[in-house]
Amino acid sequence: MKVVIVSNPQALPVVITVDGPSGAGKGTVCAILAEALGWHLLDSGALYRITGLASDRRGIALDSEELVADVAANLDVRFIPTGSGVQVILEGDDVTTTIRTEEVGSLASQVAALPKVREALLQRQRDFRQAPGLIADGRDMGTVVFADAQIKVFLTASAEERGQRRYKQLTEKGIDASLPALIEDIRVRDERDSNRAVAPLRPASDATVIDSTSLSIEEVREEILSLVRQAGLI
Ligand SMILES: Nc1ncnc2c1ncn2[C@@H]1O[C@H](COP(=O)(O)OP(=O)(O)O)[C@@H](O)[C@H]1O
Ligand SMILES: Nc1ccn([C@@H]2O[C@H](COP(=O)(O)OP(=O)(O)O)[C@@H](O)[C@H]2O)c(=O)n1
Repeated sequence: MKVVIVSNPQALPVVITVDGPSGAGKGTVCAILAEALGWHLLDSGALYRITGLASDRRGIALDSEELVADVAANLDVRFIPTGSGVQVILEGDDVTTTIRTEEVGSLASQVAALPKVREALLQRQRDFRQAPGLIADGRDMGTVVFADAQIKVFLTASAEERGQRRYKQLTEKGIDASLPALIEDIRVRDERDSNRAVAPLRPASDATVIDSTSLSIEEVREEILSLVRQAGLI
């Protein structure tokens, strides 16, 4: 008898992907959804931020693809859940606040353009797909990393609104920021992310696009939860 093994993506735990540009609200809504559903959360941007920071601290030029990919493949990082979020420890040093600066966002975007760096981080991201489900936040979650995801969202907002949100977020955390410089940094980063050769920032063909410019965080959460209900996943 001939046995045919058919791969069945449905057998894998469910994934909701949320991709989009900086400041669209991905991290915020993903954390709320993960909490509400009791699912796992992948902040893929943190991996690129940590890789950028670790490479920079070692004095590695950010276009040295092999060296940066080696850093990405061997990251000595720990994510420690706390009452108010996740603490990030890189090589014994608490970098929770440092990795959220726009400066590190720019380092992240530079190393993220290198194909071997993306390859080095691929399996690490896929390993987050555990029962009962995963909410994945990033740029290529629905197009590359979890191309078979059951629900894909592309969350966006106007550049002006995203700059304002980021400014408020950073200053509230006590991180120095200038609004015009921030808007320019975000513009440069979005352009680099959208135009790179590998895994560029773009909606998956089967993604639902949500423009959050004039939506509250609660309204965005409800729109995504209604997609989850329509798909019969909850
Ligand atoms: N719909 C929204 N309306 C107003 N502020 C928002 C909204 N969504 C997110 N924010 C705020 O904008 C800032 C950036 O959101 P964040 O989730 O970090 O974006 P991203 O992960 O897409 O870069 C945060 O301070 C967050 O509280
Ligand atoms: N899946 C991902 C996630 C982030 N990134 C890169 O990492 C940078 C930082 O991502 P992030 O999600 O932490 O950034 P914000 O949206 O929070 O500003 C992005 O500008 C991208 O260049 C990526 O290339 N692919």
